[in-house]
Amino acid sequence: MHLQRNGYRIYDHILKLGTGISFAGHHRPSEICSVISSIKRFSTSKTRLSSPLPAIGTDNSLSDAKPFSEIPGPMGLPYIGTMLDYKLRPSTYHKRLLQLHKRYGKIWKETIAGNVIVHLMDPDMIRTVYDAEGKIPHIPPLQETTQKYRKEKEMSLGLGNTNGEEWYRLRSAVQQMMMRPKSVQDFLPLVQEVATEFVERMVTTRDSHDEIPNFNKELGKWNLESSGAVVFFKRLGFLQDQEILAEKMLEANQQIFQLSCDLKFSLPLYKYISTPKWKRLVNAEDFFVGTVLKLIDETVAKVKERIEKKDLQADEYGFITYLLSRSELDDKDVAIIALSLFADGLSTTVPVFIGNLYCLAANPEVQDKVFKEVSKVVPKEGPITTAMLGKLTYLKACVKEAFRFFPVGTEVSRIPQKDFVVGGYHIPAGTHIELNNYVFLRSAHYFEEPDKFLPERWLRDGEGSARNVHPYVLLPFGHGPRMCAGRRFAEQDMWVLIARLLQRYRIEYRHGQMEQIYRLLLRPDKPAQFAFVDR
Ligand code: HEM
Repeated sequence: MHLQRNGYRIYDHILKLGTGISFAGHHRPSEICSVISSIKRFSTSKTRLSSPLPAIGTDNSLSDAKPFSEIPGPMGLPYIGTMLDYKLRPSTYHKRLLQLHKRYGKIWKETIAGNVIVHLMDPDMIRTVYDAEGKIPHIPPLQETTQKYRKEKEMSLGLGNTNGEEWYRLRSAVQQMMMRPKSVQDFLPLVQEVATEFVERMVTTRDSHDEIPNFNKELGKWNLESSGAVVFFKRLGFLQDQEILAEKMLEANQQIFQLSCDLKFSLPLYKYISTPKWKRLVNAEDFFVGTVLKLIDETVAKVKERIEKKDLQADEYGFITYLLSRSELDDKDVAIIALSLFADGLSTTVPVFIGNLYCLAANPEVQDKVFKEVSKVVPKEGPITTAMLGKLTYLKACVKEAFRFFPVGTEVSRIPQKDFVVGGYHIPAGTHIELNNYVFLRSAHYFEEPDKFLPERWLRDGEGSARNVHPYVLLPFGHGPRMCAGRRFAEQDMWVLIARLLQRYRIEYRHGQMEQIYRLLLRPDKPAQFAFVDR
């Protein structure tokens, strides 16, 4: 069944897997455009990426700038530089950033195993970098181990691990489908069906304290089932009879992250020889990627067959059909984009969602306000519509405010392609720069009452300080042409599930204060042991 076009052989490299996933019922998002019209529409329209912002903020000319070598920062040891700082305390990387911000200020640099990294800790400097990045910003790979794995398996590298024209080709092809709110809203019926089922299922999984054992895993299953419905246009059964497979995938995903984190903060031997950790990582990737590619192969084959037979309905397989309609994407690209939408939420949307639940539980008066808004807008029975989501302004402000307390990462990276000046220093082209928004998020300098959870600060007509917040302080999804490609999907997923949860339960957390630890990305430091009390 798997694809052969363009010499596509990824699956041959991967373990042969028998996933045993069944075709559950069919789901029909009412508004997905027909295959034929979508192929026409999308292949004739030129996708536009957001154009660069007007150039502002370059704070000096190159000739007046202080030399790069004068940027302050910790000295570190010969060759390994500051690597030991990370190696010894990898889970508190974010706290270290705060300390170094205090010590060195808004711009400083360090060397880790020969790589110089410049850290920017000022929103105006961050703006300068974004303004200068042009329409094809370069970044270091989002995850080096993933990039290496994909190269070895001759896979497409995917958006976050590629640069230049190759990145632009991929990004242009998915921009409309992934970033245009209307396109993402087409999948709302699928997303809300899974959310509703998940909330119902919680009634049976709760213990006598109204808590759900292993709720982290439960959320992982929800996330895979929800994105799976979008990508494969079928229910995977991860909340029903295919739970075991879902759990194996979650374990593999966790292993991949843990091992990638260990490898990132070690001497990069794995790049040259197959170390034991690298082998374990490859095994975990083989299992995860192999399982997903099999599903993708089956879905693509099915869509092609239905197109050939001319019996594909207008509202079926919207995501895959769209990708197949883009002539600039080959089958390897289609596979990697589908893999990304299916799996990326596990390490991003899920921990952020846990953070959101914690913020609601820790601030009952806010939870009450969100509940009242949801009750006014969304009926308990029947579907959630786009129009309803549009009215949940307080809920959305709440999700935004939760990013101050539970961001998914500490920084966004860029590699400028031209020399430029920031903070008065000359930055040569090709320098690895990190834009560390993390250090502002709880700063009294940028937020009134920074330690208070105040969604009101983001409401335009509220009494909070929304209009006074620097626009480059809170950018949880990054900014500019490389902004998170999954943003609209992630937001929709979270809004819908919060609404459905609050309709049914009051959320409590009885296990102390939840904070974050670092594992390449940030994640909650405690289990998501929430109590869901019937309303
Ligand atoms: C709450 C959840 C999420 C957060 C906070 C988040 C955050 C981010 C951030 C900060 C970036 C870097 C942006 C930049 O460099 O300017 C990024 C990139 C990216 N994200 Fe997400 N993300 C989330 C969920 C997702 C999901 C569900 C997907 C699945 C499609 C996804 C796919 C991507 C991709 C493909 C990139 C690379 C984009 C490119 O380089 O063109 N993200 N994300």
